[in-house]
Amino acid sequence: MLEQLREQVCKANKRLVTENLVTLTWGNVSGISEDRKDIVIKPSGVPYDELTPEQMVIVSIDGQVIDSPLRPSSDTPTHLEIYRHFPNANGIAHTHSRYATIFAQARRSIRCTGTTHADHFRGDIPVTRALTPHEVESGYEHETGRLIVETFRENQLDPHCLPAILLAGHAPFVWGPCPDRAMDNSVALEAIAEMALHLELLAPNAPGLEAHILAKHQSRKHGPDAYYGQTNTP
Ligand SMILES: O=C(CO)[C@@H](O)[C@H](O)COP(=O)(O)O
Repeated sequence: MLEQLREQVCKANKRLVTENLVTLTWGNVSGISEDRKDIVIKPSGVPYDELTPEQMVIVSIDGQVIDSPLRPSSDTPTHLEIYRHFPNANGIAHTHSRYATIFAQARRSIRCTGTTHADHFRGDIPVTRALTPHEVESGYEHETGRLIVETFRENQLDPHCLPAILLAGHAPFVWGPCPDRAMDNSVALEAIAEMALHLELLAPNAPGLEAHILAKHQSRKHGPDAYYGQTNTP
């Protein structure tokens, strides 16, 4: 079973390049086993074109590396914290995609002003506060994950309907029901971030998407389960 997850995670990491969401090795994707006891994540620093499923690193949910000669991504503690607290997250993608990273480093949330945004994310994409000096000292990656969970809890946000967050001064973390859908959501996030930045120039006072339209779009299925079996009857 973990071999199949290794294949999925390796394939999703390679999508970071084909979807143009990374520079160098500035990104990593992981997936979690069905029993949520282990995750599979990209090895740290390995170029994407060299990645093989066998190189994907297995890490237990309590952070122990299981049987791998390679170091797991430096962001592993952040991935683990999200898996521990967001039960709907079965795949996580961390990128430094240009436009989403611009918003993260500007400490700006991405307002929900359009239907394609709503199709993937119910509401504005939140941005965290910066980590405190104490948090950085006590464990940067661990505290980053805790900060993500804290931001959702304090703002009463639902990680199931809003599978993305911008880390202040850093970049986005995005998740989904599997690694490939986490990548779909990362692609969507980058597209809406690019549109949002241009909208700021064209219409800085553009209204947010109306709540009744937002709800309609959030209720629609999309992704493979939308195209096979169920029909979106008008
Ligand atoms: O966010 C960062 C660095 O700021 C990391 O995501 C690196 O860009 C990739 O680290 P590895 O996954 O190779 O350890």
